[in-house]
Amino acid sequence: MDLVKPFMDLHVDRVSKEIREQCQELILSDKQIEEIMRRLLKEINRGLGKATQPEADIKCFITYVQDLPNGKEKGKFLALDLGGTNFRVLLIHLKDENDFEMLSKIYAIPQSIMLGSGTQLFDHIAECLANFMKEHSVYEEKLPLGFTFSFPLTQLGLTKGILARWTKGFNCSGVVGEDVVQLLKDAIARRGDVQIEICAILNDTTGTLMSCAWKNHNCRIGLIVGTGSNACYVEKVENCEMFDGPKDPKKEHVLINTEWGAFGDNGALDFVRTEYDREIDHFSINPGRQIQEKMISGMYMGELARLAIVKFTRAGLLFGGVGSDILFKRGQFFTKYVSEIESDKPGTYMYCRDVLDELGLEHATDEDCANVRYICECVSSRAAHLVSAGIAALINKMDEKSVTVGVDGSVYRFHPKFHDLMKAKIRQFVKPDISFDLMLSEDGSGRGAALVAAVACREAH
Ligand SMILES: Nc1ncnc2c1ncn2[C@@H]1O[C@H](COP(=O)(O)OP(=O)(O)OP(=O)(O)O)[C@@H](O)[C@H]1O
Repeated sequence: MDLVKPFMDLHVDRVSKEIREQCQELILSDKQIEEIMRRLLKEINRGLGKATQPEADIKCFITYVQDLPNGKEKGKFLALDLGGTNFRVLLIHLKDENDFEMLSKIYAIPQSIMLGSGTQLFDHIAECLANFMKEHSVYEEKLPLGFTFSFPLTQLGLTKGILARWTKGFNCSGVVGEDVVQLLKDAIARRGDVQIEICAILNDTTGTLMSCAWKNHNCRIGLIVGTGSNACYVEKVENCEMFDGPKDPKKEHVLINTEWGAFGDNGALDFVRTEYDREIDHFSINPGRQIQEKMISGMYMGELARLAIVKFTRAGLLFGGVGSDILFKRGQFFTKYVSEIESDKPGTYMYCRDVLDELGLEHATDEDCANVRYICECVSSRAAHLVSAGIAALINKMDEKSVTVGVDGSVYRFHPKFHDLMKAKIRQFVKPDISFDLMLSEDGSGRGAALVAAVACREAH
């Protein structure tokens, strides 16, 4: 209970005793967080080891990114960003140190393509890319391209990545087990109208880390709390048994894409999962998979809150026992509602009432509002604390004196307390002699992709 109290003191008295008691299972004790850190570290080490990686929850994919930007990268680059809610094409011009220009366009990926064939998906991507190049008059140029592809990839080099599995609502046939860079090249070749040099494929966590490292040379961790949950960090090559191919003795480090969203797939988080977590998983398109992500990320947070609200409504503890059609419908309590409800000044319920009105719950009392807010706080604090457990474990593992964590994703960006909750909880669990900072990434997946491509070009030439 002590963990979430600082943000609740002004309205928590209004929360009903029953709801407080029943929400207790959503609050992680410090002891549980310590245990989560221990299990997570064990899984990370298993992911790094050759013999243990196949069974490890956390795969720790080698990204082959070994050079961080020095701020002096220059030139024009294209970037593609596929990984969640939107697909974007970007044209990035890196100029002088800390100076860049960026043009981008968002394209929708219709549900039919998200669940269609791989050929349809990559033809769609190639078409958007060609249209974008035409619109921005770079149709005739052969520009280097960085492809941010934020799904679990087994990388065999900077430009070869085999899709391990789909996540976050995608399920295109014929892509798992294939080299995604080759599928993109094939789609571009089928069109035959544009020329591209694909220099790197990366995850948005890598992009976030690179983008922050461009400005802040202490950046050693990239974190995403958006549609999904993931982190990457700088590891010693000597610890990476899965590193394939020749090693350059001058390069002692490599970025690891942990894909920690899959933590818990073998049961490691069962000791803190609740009935809401199990229900979310049961009705998802990937049951049994991405267990940690389902407890944290934007794709699920609103639904977690909704399930608790529905349970308490049915039990007569909320809204006088009277719900609404929208409330009882899956997916109708958006994660942004959690941010909005928690943005009210304690003791006031303006945003909360707006949300409840949208849900058809105009009959809510102030007590209902306080209870709904409390439920949201429990769900979002648990998410922030689970992420903090992971970040503290990584910081302690790297054991450097000062570390910046680059963070991106709408949950971190827009939730009013996520940053503060994380800062406090990480401080509690990081070794006392280590200092750390959380830095909001400015467009990691765009500029980061250009930077990985730029650094790769610099090395290749
Ligand atoms: N105001 C908000 N507060 C909290 N969460 C939000 C808010 N707005 C959107 N979200 C959630 O953020 C998620 C989208 O995250 P983001 O915008 O970072 O996109 P993304 O790039 O698709 O994510 P990822 O990087 O994980 O692939 C959605 O699940 C959405 O519910």
